[in-house]
Amino acid sequence: MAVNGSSIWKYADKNEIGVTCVAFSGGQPKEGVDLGPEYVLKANLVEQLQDMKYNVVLTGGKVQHYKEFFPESDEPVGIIKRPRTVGIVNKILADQVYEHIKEGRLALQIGGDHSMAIGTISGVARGIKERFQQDIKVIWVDAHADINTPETTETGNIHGMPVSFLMGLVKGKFEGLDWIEPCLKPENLVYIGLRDVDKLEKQILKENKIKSFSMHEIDRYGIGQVLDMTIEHLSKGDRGESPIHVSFDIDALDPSVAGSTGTPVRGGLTFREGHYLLEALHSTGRLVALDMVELNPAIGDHCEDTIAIGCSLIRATFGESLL
Ligand SMILES: NC(=[NH2+])NCCC[C@H](N)C(=O)O
Ligand SMILES: [Mn+2]
Ligand SMILES: [Mn+2]
Repeated sequence: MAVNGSSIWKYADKNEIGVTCVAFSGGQPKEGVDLGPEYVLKANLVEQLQDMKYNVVLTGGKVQHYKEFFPESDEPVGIIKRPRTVGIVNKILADQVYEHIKEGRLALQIGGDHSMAIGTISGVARGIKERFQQDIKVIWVDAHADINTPETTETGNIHGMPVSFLMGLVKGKFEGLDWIEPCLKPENLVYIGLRDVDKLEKQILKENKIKSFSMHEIDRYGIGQVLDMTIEHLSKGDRGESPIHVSFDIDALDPSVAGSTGTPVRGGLTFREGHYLLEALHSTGRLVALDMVELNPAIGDHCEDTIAIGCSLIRATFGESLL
């Protein structure tokens, strides 16, 4: 547990964040999402975190493109696009994130498309298992469930499938992605913000009894209660202390708030709902990692707004307070 007296973090040894900039777009077809991390760095995120008294360790000292690891050719398998590229990038990414957790740091990953959660959650889960003998719990904040399997996907885009790979719902070994060890139990996942879930995904959510708060529940209970219920669900049998990884897809927010993203869906979280969620999670001290993904500066006329919101959501997670 935390040795730094002033720090509230239960799972970090120090006020240090390992930041991995994942300039990767292979899990979906739109160009530009690989530019997300570069824009976030240009908006001075590192300086902002340093101002909050964090030591920042940037993976590889720069934005990661992983191009040297891309396979020479990557024909679709059935309708699944770029499985070997997505697979190898995530394998490297898992090792990079694991290294930060092993060093007692908090882990922040900036994307990049959401297929990268395969690597980030695999790496965090491995590190947390090793250091604390605990399973990782995940809060997936998203308009989408990203739990299609290679059998259920309508698009073949792997950014719509990371959860099924992490949960071991994919039958047999899938070429390029066969290194993945299931590390996420259905009872350890909570969704917040859902509003565009494919028909067969709904079936998967039901079959696996996955706790999900769609926009309907947020309307009904308010974000405050939804967060309380989320924490309660993720605290069963562990005295409210187990480690939490947040995977935040910027499209969870309403497109009028953060429009520079590849698969926007109207009716999303407000600016404050998004921030409240992360502020409240910070105050638990249980966070170990945050993914901030699907920022696509090439989409929309005001990408600087979306980038700035990505930065302020990250600061909220790491403890920026309003007073
Ligand atoms: N990470 C995302 N933005 N995912 C969108 C997924 C959309 C759709 N459900 C699909 O499987 O392709
Ligand atoms: Mn999404
Ligand atoms: Mn997503």
